[in-house]
Amino acid sequence: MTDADELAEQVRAGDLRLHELEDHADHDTAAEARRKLLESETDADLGTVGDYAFDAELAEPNIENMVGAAQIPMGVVGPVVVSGGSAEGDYYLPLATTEGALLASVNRGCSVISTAGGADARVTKNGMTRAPVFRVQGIVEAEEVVNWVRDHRDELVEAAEATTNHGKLEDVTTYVVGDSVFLRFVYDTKDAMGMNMATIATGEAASLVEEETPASLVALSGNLCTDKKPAAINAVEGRGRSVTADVRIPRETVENRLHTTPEAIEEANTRKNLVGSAKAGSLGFNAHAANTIAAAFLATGQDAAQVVEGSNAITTVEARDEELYASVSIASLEVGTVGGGTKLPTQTEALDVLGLRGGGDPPGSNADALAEIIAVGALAGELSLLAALASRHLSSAHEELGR
Ligand SMILES: CC(C)(COP(=O)([O-])OP(=O)([O-])OC[C@H]1O[C@@H](n2cnc3c(N)ncnc32)[C@H](O)[C@@H]1OP(=O)([O-])[O-])[C@@H](O)C(=O)NCCC(=O)NCCSC(=O)C[C@@](C)(O)CC(=O)[O-]
Ligand SMILES: NC(=O)C1=CN([C@@H]2O[C@H](COP(=O)(O)OP(=O)(O)OC[C@H]3O[C@@H](n4cnc5c(N)ncnc54)[C@H](OP(=O)(O)O)[C@@H]3O)[C@@H](O)[C@H]2O)C=CC1
Repeated sequence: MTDADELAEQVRAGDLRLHELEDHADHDTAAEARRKLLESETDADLGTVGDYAFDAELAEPNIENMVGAAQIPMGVVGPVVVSGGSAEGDYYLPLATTEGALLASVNRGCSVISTAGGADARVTKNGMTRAPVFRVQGIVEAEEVVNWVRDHRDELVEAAEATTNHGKLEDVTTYVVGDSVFLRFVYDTKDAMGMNMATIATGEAASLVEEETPASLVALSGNLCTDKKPAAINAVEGRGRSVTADVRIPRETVENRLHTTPEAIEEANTRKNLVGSAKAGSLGFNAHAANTIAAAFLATGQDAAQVVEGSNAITTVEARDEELYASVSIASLEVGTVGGGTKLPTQTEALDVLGLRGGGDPPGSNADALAEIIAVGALAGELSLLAALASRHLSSAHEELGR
């Protein structure tokens, strides 16, 4: 009997809990024991799930009850020419997905952008948010809390920043609803996506608010942050990086490479991304920015649930005299090059392809560059899909490549 068999048996007998196995064996053996247990209790064969290429211990901060790895195909698009505030040069962008035709499409857009001389990109706003909710007796106490927060900004900064060497508290906005007070803390988290950092820092600041005011903390996240849910506040105010990429493409390139005209792409964008999205009550006035964002997130170790916020993007297109102008503005792109999943082996290698592993010099510049390159990738995807729709190639492309 192997160690893994014995551990699985002890779980079966009720002597050990499934999440305690790392206390009794190395991480790979613990994962193997869980697979054996699952295989014996279901009809599943987990041979492929168990065939992963990194030391399970490396994943300890990222997962509990590990059984193996979900392996998603990774491809690459580009090189695409980016002229950004932090990103500058020709970039290959790694993308992980299971949607056939997606990389072909983004790759086509990248190739068109590069033929046109490249895309410009800029991060226009940066701030990770956490918004605790406090209970008060009523509006009189609520006003007292709001006034205290306004008058004691320096003390809140001191409390919050005591927990981090990198994070900076930039702003606190107050919101009152009856006997609930929300404080929306905004941080510059430099190269970290920053959700742990902002949460830990806000915990300290919230304790100070409780000590000094009648407010009583109900929840450290009061949903006005807003993390991992569709919310207008992120689309309007931004969360993480607000980033825009744009490009001007000569008419000839549109006709030769995208098989349509600037006018047809503009009309598809207006009727679909603007009018259609408005009628649908959508927060995303784009075609499929989430496609490129999700695939880049999976490849580079971002938090996949935050693709929800990433989809808050507006695509604009204008047919000009002899060219097409196109832009994508992503209001809330939550990315980092340190922390979270970015430390895992395949994700680190993907960041190496971009030259963006770890902290930047100055701090924050690597995460800014990643945001700019992803925005250019999203712009490429928008151009290619809008062109495919305008030239009626969408279904044939997916018949050929996606199934
Ligand atoms: C499929 C294409 C690109 C063909 O487009 P094409 O112009 O016929 O292709 P081509 O063979 O002439 O090649 C042009 C370029 O495309 C790229 N390309 C072409 N093929 C490949 C390939 N196999 N692998 C990698 N790259 C490829 C490549 O860059 C190539 O240039 P080259 O490098 O040869 O000089 C085009 O028809 C297309 O982009 N269609 C749109 C497909 C698409 O965007 N799908 C996205 C998913 S749709 C979805 O999920 C969201 C949706 C639709 O529901 C959202 C909504 O509601 O709108
Ligand atoms: N806690 C929560 O509520 C939530 C957590 N998450 C998870 O949070 C994780 C991401 O949190 P995040 O805060 O980004 O990551 P980490 O918790 O890993 O924090 C980032 C770490 O990197 C250090 N660091 C080193 N160099 C830099 C640099 N150049 N810029 C910034 N930080 C640097 C920071 O040090 P120092 O602290 O000294 O500055 C800090 O220790 C993900 O796994 C995500 O899934 C997601 C949503 C909610």
